[in-house]
Amino acid sequence: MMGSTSSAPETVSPTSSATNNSSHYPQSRGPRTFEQVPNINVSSGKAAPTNSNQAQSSSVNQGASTSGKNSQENVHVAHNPTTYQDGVVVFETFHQDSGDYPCIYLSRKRYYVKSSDDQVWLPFPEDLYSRGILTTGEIIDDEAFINAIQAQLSYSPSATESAAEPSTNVHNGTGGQIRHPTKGPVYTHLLEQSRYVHCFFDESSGSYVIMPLALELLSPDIANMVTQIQRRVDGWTDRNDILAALRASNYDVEDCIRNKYLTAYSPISLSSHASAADHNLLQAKERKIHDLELQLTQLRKTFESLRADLQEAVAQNNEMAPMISLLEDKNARLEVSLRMAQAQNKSLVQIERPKTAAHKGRIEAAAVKSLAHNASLFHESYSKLKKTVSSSFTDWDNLLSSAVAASKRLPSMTGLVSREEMTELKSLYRKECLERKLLYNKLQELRGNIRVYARCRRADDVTCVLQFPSDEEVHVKDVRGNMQRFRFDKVYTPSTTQEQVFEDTCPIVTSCVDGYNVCILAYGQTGSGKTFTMMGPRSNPGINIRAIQELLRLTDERQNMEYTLSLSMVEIYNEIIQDLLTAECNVVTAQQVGNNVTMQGLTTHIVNTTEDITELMNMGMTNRTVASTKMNSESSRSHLLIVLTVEGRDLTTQVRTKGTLTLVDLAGSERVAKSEVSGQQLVEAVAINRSLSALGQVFSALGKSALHVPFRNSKLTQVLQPSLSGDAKAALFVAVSPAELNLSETLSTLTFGSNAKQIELGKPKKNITKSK
Ligand SMILES: Nc1ncnc2c1ncn2[C@@H]1O[C@H](COP(=O)(O)OP(=O)(O)OP(=O)(O)O)[C@@H](O)[C@H]1O
Repeated sequence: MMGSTSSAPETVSPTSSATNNSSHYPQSRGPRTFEQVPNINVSSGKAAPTNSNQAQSSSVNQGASTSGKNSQENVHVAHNPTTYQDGVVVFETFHQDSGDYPCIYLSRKRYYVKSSDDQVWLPFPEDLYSRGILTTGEIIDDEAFINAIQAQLSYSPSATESAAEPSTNVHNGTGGQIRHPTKGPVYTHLLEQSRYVHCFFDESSGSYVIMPLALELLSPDIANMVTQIQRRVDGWTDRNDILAALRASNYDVEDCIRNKYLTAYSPISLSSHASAADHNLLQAKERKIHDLELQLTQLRKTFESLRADLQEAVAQNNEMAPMISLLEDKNARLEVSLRMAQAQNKSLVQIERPKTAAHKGRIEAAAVKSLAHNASLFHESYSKLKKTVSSSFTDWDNLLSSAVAASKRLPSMTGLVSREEMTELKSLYRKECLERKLLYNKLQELRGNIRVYARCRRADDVTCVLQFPSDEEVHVKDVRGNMQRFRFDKVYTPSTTQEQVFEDTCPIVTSCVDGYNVCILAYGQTGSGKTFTMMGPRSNPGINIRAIQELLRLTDERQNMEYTLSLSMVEIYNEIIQDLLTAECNVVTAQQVGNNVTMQGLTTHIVNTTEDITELMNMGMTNRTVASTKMNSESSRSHLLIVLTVEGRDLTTQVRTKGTLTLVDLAGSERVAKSEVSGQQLVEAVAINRSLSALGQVFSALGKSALHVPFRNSKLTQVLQPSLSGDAKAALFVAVSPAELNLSETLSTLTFGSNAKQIELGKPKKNITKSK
């Protein structure tokens, strides 16, 4: 059933804390961190306050715990309200016949939200206690969390009325007061969404509004930061420019200066929308850096090994020095021995007088022989010594010369990478890392954004006035001849096929199998191709059929899961919701239960095969035509919603998931003035205009992260609330015509899409529960 999902959000808002249905409550939840401190936002909290029946069935408990979390819902009698000690914040719900109010008890005071439309926290009136009962939700004693809640209560205008003096600098310098040029003194606050957003509280709209640069510079804290950066970065004088950079750095002065340095002194800009050429250039540079780094590592290795060799040679030389002197010493001693032997020989010749000439000849021969032997021994030893010494010197010389040659070679090799080039490459590398980080963060942020695709329909008989410079851009000249440029997540030209369109949407669509709420909308003027994109002809189906077929295939494929798919189909015509899967097109009422919307009396049909879907869709489309004929209207003047609910159960873990896929073919968006209609057609056109403008206001409020999102301004937005609130994934197709005749509608449609692209829905959440 559309919008009846009661999910368990990861971040807890005051309303959700007090009212989670225990059967859908996650089994384990991590500790609450400061980042999870909720904005006190009645309408954006996902879980609905429990109705009085649920509250009545809870157990009565007067003595609620006052520390830590209490996931049990306790009921206490309202005219004797429980009080709590200081240092805790208690989320409660006040149940009475006319509806439920979310309440907060903090510092011995109780606040409540009377109307979720105006989001104002009011002091709880004494006389109200006797008219209902209070149930206690979570009790938190985390100091940072309590301070954040206190700060937000301080900013609630009615809550501040009862406070003595409004604080001018709350939340460690993140809030303050400035004098708005037209609105007078306004309170400002640095709201933390996925990053800090500096806002002021606009009493006329009752919401926080993002501050323009000029206004933000009036805040003394911000002005101080800007002056600090101005002083530290030479030549950076444009204060608006500095503030813009400061915002991009999430108000981190050091980060801002670092990013400025990198962008100003680096040849490549840090644009997160780098073109394909920039991307290729970056990749080529990255490869070059990688190669050069490898070369450098190799060179360092060679140098280190040569240096080691050189050190070894020097050490060997030092070791050899004593050996050489030893050998020289030995040599000297041998020479002395030789000389002594020669003298001895001489004296022997003189002493041993030969008796005969033959005797003299023998003595002389023996002496010569001994001398010759000694001399040859000496020569042998001398030449050995010489060889050793000279080979040592040769080794040492070789080592030395190779070390010298290597050290000569080194500068020529490192010259491959000049010092400047190296510095540039290093800075490029660092910047590239930073850019990758920025892109990654961007991607993370984008995950929570609504995806917007533009599609230009095919029309062979007209000249296309749109230009498609890339698959993310579309350019079109306005009536004054000025080129208007629009950027989307993807732009589809007239030649794009239905398969290609579905390819990009498929991952979002299929995530509903994992428990996400997914919504796909088609917006554009009549005849621009919305129905072609969503439903498509039988022979060439669009997203609706392809998506449901894909979901059937996926659910069939998962062996360990048991899935049930059910389908509903409604149309909203002149603010009346009709069930297209009943023969009489029964009127259905949208009922607000807290922050959820359910459609009372809507039929849902289980689907198992493609044939089931085709049959139901045909039935719905036939009923739509019959209904529109009865009312004498055209079916294209109503909004068509197909809601597919996918409920899964893991057969092993018993974890249950529930996701919904809402496929919306909106009525034509052309303006009343242009269509020049009257009578019933005028009533239709006014209803369409009203609901589409309500959709635009919802997008705009979501884009500004306003505390109040006006979902209740039309049936369409009311029914779509669960699909566009915090935990959903959404894609918007803006359909345009290529013809010059439709230029102004085309521009207005593309602008609508551009505005929707600013929206952050927050990180999508799965709807998972565990069976007992
Ligand atoms: N991309 C396309 N390729 C071929 N034909 C297309 C394409 N887009 C639309 N058409 C054709 O243009 C005509 C009008 O398209 P379609 O009915 O989808 O417009 P629409 O925006 O849904 O209009 P309405 O608001 O009246 O329902 C149809 O005949 C459709 O088949």
